[in-house]
Amino acid sequence: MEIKKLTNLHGEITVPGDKSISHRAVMFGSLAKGTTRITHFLEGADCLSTISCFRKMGIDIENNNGEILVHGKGLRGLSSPTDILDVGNSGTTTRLISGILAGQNFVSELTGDDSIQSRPMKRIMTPLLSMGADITSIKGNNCVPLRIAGHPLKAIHYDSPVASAQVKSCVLLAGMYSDGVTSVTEPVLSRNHTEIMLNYFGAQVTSEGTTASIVPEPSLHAREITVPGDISSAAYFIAAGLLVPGSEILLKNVGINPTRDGLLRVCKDMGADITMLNVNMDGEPTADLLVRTSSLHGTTVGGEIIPTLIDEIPMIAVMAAFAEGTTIIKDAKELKVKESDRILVMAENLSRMGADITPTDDGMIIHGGKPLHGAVIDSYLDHRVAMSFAIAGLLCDGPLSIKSGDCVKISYPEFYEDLYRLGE
Ligand SMILES: O=C(O)C1=C[C@@H](OP(=O)(O)O)[C@@H](O)[C@H](O)C1
Ligand SMILES: C=C(OP(=O)(O)O)C(=O)O
Repeated sequence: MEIKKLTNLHGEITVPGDKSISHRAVMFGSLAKGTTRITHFLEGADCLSTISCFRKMGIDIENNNGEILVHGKGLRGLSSPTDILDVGNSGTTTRLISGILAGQNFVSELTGDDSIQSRPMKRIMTPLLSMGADITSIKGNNCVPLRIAGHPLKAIHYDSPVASAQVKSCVLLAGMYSDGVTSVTEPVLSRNHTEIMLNYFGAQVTSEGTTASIVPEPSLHAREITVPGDISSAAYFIAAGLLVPGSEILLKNVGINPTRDGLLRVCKDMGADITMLNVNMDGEPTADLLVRTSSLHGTTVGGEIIPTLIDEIPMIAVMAAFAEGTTIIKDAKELKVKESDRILVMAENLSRMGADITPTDDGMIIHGGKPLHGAVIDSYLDHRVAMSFAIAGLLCDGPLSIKSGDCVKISYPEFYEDLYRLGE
């Protein structure tokens, strides 16, 4: 994929629906009684994997030109899968569905692509096993493929060693099928979409600090869900608007849940000109974001903010390479276990462009402001890497091309079209 040069980005953009919220809407809609209508659903490959898994368990899910109708059958309404469940490239599908499958009365198997088959699943197997679940990694390496024989579950309190919404959600979902109140405490609060949406469907989830608890056997009822724009997808346009000279972009209806808005806080620290308009704090908070070209400087990103911007760190690394001064990213070890090792992959590719970047055990150090040149970038089939370097490619001297640039389909199928529409 060759990246075209653009200047003076102008116009409005509505980014696709939030990936985390889209997955959850399909899952919880399937477990609710009645028809859940989802608008602005993300039709990225990951969320389509979630739809395909629930269809295989007997849930009728219609897609009418992007409006999704999930004909849910209630908490105990799933049927034994007609086939192996294919989670594709999606960590969210794998870890959340495992919590649901652990409490069913049938056996299921999960498989997925090469990337998902190397991502750690022990983090969900450990709490599920302590709830009495019967879950095995078929190859014995604590990765997918997984075999889950549904089982009555015991309620637990789980002290999670990682701040991960996928782990938290897995345990809470299994908790719905357990014999008492199940709770999870995480070291730092991760995104809370599961807690918000399960309550919206009628469950009793309470949150106190970094602990979330759920009462078992909820009756979930079908709802209408409008998915906000994904701030993780908006990140590329925010960065482009800030970095490409002469730009002014209005991003409409972006999700700004405080457990996801760390990027906006980091941009502000770097000197960004971003104005929030039409802020709506009902349910999942949203706002329009007006982004204007700004001269950025380095900053330090670490501690409690990390889970609120974990997927935006590849983009932050590119922004830091174009900003004046030093940026330190730390406490972000989780980057090593995403679709690629995002610490090494960002360091390798930014170095190819001439950036001064040093990978560390839990992040990276970037001395920004050097002129960057074009290069051949390896996305390693990681959608966030591809999109981050597409923005770098607008700004560097000379041509930049991205190997397997079409992996953006995982979370943003129309990414290149939307980007080129804004530029001259
Ligand atoms: O719960 C979710 O929807 C997600 C949680 C995060 O993963 P972890 O929970 O592994 O941090 C994030 O990286 C992923 O893109 C989506
Ligand atoms: C890490 C990501 O997703 P998942 O874990 O669902 O594969 C991501 O989208 O950046």
